[in-house]
Amino acid sequence: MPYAEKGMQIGLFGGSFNPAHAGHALVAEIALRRLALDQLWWIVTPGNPLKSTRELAPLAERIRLSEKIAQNPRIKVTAFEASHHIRYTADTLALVRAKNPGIDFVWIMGADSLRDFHRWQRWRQIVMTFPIAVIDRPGSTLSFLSSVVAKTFDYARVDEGDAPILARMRAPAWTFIHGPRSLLSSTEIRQAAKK
Ligand SMILES: Nc1ncnc2c1ncn2[C@@H]1O[C@H](COP(=O)(O)OP(=O)(O)OP(=O)(O)O)[C@@H](O)[C@H]1O
Ligand SMILES: O=C(O)c1ccc[n+]([C@@H]2O[C@H](COP(=O)([O-])O)[C@@H](O)[C@H]2O)c1
Repeated sequence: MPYAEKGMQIGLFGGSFNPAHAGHALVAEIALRRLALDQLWWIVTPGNPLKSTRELAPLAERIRLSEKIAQNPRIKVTAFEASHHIRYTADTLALVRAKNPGIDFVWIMGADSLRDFHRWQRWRQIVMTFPIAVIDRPGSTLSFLSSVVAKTFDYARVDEGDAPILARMRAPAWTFIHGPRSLLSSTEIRQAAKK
């Protein structure tokens, strides 16, 4: 797990990154700026529990490409989930919280992730652990509103203008961040590579 100092605001950006692309880098840059983060931990998962591992590139390769794409020194590419033998986000957040007293974290994800978020293990616990920033993604700009999580935690939605202080808020708290969007997806990149 990367080193952090007390008082910092840190974003946690988990993903398969199979492969990493400029859309991920855009999300990371938007999060750093809009959430006033000191660091962003780019967490390469050993494997999304809801996705097939059939097309999953080896972890080392996904880390290598992530490091190439994530050029900002505030972005720390890490794969501590694998070394701690965990893959459920609820476990990741519990571990991060236990190891980092005095640091404020935000979970970051693209808007498409909201659609199936209620299928993640202990999803309510995730929402109750750290604030969440949802970054706009083409195709999910409005549809996210009908997601189970957005409806369940409608009362905890925070104005986008308060994004710089989201990390310091007590969970549950989440916001939707609009901004420049990227059409890129790892699926399309993998498909193009097969042709
Ligand atoms: N173009 C994008 N715009 C906004 N968010 C994105 C974009 N691409 C990925 N994300 C977000 O980044 C995180 C990691 O995504 P992931 O590694 O699964 O990439 P992906 O392109 O969605 O991959 P795949 O097509 O294999 O599902 C997720 O929270 C996802 O919502
Ligand atoms: O904990 C879960 O049940 C869970 C289910 C689906 C996705 N996740 C996490 O969500 C993040 C984004 O995954 P992905 O595959 O969409 O890039 C990554 O950190 C995954 O570990 C977590």
